[in-house]
Amino acid sequence: MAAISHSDIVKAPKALLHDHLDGGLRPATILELAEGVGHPLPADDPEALGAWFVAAADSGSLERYLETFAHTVAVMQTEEGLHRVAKECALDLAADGVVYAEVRYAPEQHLEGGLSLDQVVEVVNAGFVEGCAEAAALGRPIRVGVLLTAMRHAARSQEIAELSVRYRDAGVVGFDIAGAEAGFPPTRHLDAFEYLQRENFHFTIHAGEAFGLPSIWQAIQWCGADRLGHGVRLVDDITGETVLGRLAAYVRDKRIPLELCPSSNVQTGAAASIAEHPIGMLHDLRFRVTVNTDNRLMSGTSMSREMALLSAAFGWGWAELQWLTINAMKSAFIPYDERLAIINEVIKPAYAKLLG
Ligand SMILES: O=c1[nH]cnc2c1ncn2[C@H]1C[C@H](O)[C@@H](CO)O1
Ligand SMILES: [Zn+2]
Repeated sequence: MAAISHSDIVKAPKALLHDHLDGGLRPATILELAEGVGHPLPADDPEALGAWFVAAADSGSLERYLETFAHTVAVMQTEEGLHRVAKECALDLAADGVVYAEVRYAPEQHLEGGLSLDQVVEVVNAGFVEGCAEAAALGRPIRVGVLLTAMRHAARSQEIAELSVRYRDAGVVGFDIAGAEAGFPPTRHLDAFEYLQRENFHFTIHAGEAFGLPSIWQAIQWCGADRLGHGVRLVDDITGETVLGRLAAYVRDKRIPLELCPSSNVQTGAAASIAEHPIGMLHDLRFRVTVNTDNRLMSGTSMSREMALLSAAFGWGWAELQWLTINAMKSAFIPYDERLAIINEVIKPAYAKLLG
């Protein structure tokens, strides 16, 4: 079957579970905000700056990939910067046809301008509310839920977990840990995860991206993660593309969602290419696979672009794209009835037309 074009995919509804707020800024916005706060940048026009991010992130190492965030986090230290970035994020995702998105960021990285953790959360939420309202007025309705991330090398996860629960009825739908994986196992943050479980709250954990099975095993079996951020190295527990080890079988049997991010994985060296990305095998084995952007700026990508790349690489048509979209929506952290409403009232009717 011929690959589905990017422009057709833009028109189809999509659900996105793994997108970093500080990894999705518009280059033009970074330039304007950086000028306001006197932050020096490696390029001085939007096109060159966008290309710089992609090239610098194309490093083959998660640690070096993460260094590029210094330039986005630097312009997200004021209420003005945070509000604008969140608002534009909602607008950009909506323009790409995303109808449901969970966007994450680490509040602890946005305190250098004197804001408190609560102020950061409130201004980001306000930016999302405004962006969603504007998108709806443009005929592109989108729902955005926030995930608060704690940095795994730091020691603020309990505080961020409590912050997440405090704002659970005001836009925050889940919690996450991110940052360099090797040397920083999820169990360092066990107290935070146990607290969240006692609060009946939801969380995902970046695991199995730059480190392998022990990280995934800890995330699931020690920490109780609802989903796996990436989880791509789960393939280390699959032999000959068919035989599942105990951990891989557990993840598949329990329908634990994998937040796969193809372009990001190629950049950090977790996958050799899109065509060789384990998503093909994981799809064939019927894992609960979802497709995500991770960092739209650093990968020069969008949800539609990721899906178009997969359609071209694996010959996936509308049936597979619908499957991926419904998998994501089923795995979202908003209440079940609200997930079902988006599946039945938005996603299925649109794909029924596309499937003909
Ligand atoms: O793919 C990733 N793996 C681990 N950490 C990541 C990834 N993408 C972004 N981050 C980090 C850098 C950001 O500053 C932080 C919060 O969004 O999360
Ligand atoms: Zn990520």
